[in-house]
Amino acid sequence: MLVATLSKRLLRVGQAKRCGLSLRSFSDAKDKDLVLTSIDGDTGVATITMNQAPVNSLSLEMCQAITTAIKEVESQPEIQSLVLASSLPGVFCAGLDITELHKPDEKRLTDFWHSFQQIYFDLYGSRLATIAAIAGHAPAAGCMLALSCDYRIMVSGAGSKKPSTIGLNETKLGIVAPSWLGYQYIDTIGQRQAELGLSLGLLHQPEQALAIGLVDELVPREEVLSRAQAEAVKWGKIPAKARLASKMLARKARLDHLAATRKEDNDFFRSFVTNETAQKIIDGYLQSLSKKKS
Ligand SMILES: CCCC/C=C\CC(=O)SCCNC(=O)CCNC(=O)[C@H](O)C(C)(C)COP(=O)(O)OP(=O)(O)OC[C@H]1O[C@@H](n2cnc3c(N)ncnc32)[C@H](O)[C@@H]1OP(=O)(O)O
Repeated sequence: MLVATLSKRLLRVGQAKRCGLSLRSFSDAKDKDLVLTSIDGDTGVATITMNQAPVNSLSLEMCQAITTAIKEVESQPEIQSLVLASSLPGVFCAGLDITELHKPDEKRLTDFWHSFQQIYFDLYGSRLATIAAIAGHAPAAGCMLALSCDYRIMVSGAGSKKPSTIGLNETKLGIVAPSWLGYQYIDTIGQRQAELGLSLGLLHQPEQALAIGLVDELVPREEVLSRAQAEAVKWGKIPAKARLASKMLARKARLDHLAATRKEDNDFFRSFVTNETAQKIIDGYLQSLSKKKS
């Protein structure tokens, strides 16, 4: 039986049967290294752990793996809550894989954006209670993953020389967040903070992210995952239908809008990214990232 590595520790066959949970692979062979899924046999909380070194950037395959993992967890009716976490120390998710945007193949670029939109549908619209365990940087599309969850727990910056940051920094790179991501930001932190954050491409340190409501709680690094899992237990006990209906009060119109304009959104993204000016910016940004290392 193929089970993601973390599941072996957390859920043995006997436990799974007692809990009425089916123990099986949550990731097909192609995906299993990018995303690990586990279920706590005692609490029924699922944890999806992004596992794409070095920075969990969202490539086409990574987006697909995340969607596959969410759908497979959702297909288990006994599971009510999900934690989204990272296996990488210091990085939750570095956003879109910028190499996907650089000199792209048209077909792959279309599929890539489609798969990124799909995460929005699957995570933002999930029937599950979703908790983000943000133990590291979460810029741009990394922030979108966190925004798509119901509750965000971030590593505290106190005492850290290089605290983690979170936010939508697209404008700093010379690109623009899609409207549906912009509205996620506005809906979460309010119009004024979102305007400031989007216009200036701000990346917030944890204490500031907490102050503007971008995250809900800060805890020491070693507690992020366990605290998120405890929170997931709490959310999982709320009557599921009422909880989902409440979530949809806030989110359904946004989800429906993207569903109705999905193709136009994809067309716009492709024409924006393949534009010569955008390509120069993306090329320069990629170089700056690798220069930073050398
Ligand atoms: C067009 C509309 C789209 C709008 C929607 C979303 C836009 C996006 O998501 S764009 C992506 C925005 N992301 C960022 O700006 C983050 C960039 N990365 C970083 O700032 C740092 O890497 C980070 C703070 C996340 C982690 O820092 P370090 O731990 O110090 O790692 P390194 O910087 O040394 O990076 C290691 C390695 O990873 C490569 N890398 C980093 N980020 C990305 C990325 N987003 N895509 C692809 N590759 C990335 C980096 O170049 C290094 O590679 P090597 O030099 O080959 O080791």
